[in-house]
Amino acid sequence: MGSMGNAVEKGVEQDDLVMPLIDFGAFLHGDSTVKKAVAEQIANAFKSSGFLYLENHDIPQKQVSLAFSESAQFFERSQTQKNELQWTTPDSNRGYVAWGREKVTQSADPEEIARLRASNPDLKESMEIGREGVPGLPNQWPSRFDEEGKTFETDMQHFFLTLKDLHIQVMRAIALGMGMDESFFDSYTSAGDNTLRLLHYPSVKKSLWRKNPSQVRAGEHSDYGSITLLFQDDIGGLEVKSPKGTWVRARPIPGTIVVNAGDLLQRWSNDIIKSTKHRVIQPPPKETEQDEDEDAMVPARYSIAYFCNPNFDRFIEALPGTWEDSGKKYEGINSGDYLVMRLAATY
Ligand SMILES: O=C(O)CCC(=O)C(=O)O
Ligand SMILES: [Fe+2]
Repeated sequence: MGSMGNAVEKGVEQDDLVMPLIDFGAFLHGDSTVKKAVAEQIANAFKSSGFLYLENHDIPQKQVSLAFSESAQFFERSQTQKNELQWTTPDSNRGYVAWGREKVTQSADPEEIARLRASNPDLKESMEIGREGVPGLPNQWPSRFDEEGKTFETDMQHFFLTLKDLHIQVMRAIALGMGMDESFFDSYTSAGDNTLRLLHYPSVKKSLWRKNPSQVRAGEHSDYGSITLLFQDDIGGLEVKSPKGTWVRARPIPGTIVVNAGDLLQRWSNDIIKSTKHRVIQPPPKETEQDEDEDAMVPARYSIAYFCNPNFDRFIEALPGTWEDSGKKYEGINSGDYLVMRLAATY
């Protein structure tokens, strides 16, 4: 398809990994023919690389910039304050996560995870925000400290709901693109059992990587849920694993959102959709860079990930059209149980 070739050209293509740049405006506002064509582009990207870039997604740049600046302000708070807001349990999955606490990994072996955590902690801190109003699982808002914290709470709640809507729309596109009824996922996306994660990768010495070449900002992993909506700043460092086993840079493209499939969507689709491994390393070197300087620093990087999940009370079984010929590869599983199981193995 002509427009698909164009999408690939403007996205990223390397080592058999294709992350197309897709004009989501054409899905949101186009007529039914255009809509269907875009939905198919999206479904195809999910089936091949599991990664794509969305442009014209209707989220105002102002709102995104505000979220980034308030995120940066949040991480500037004292460690004491941040620790008061700390993440407690997988069931809650809300609050502040300090450096080295989480080691995202595919391993489910607690001893191995403990070893990894001790040797190569991720160089990052994060703030996890869940759905508001869940009894017994309050978000950890800095509104308890000051006015700035109150503004943070209001704006992040708003951003959460904006992204909840985009999740609904992207799932509609996937449904349509896979030949299902466009509204198929609506009863799975209505609750918004999602997590908004603000990420800060602090500025660190470049020499860290000379001393330990396997140091990472975020270790190799796949995401757990249905899809992830990821905003990155202009620093770079996100990499996606190609079918050849090489790492391909998912360079920042201004104004776009990186969208990728998670493990539960792969399972739900009987492995037709791909949940692809990715990681964050140091940004690409600038041409003018002097590498010899012992004190040279890698700049801080900020990103915002919105992890989407099917409503936690829904049962997830192979999607229609994905198993009739080959059989079901997986048992059905409750969405909320699946996520808590994965989080419990990680923290
Ligand atoms: O910071 C990024 O660009 C990616 C973060 C990520 O993959 C994650 O938190 O799951
Ligand atoms: Fe991720």
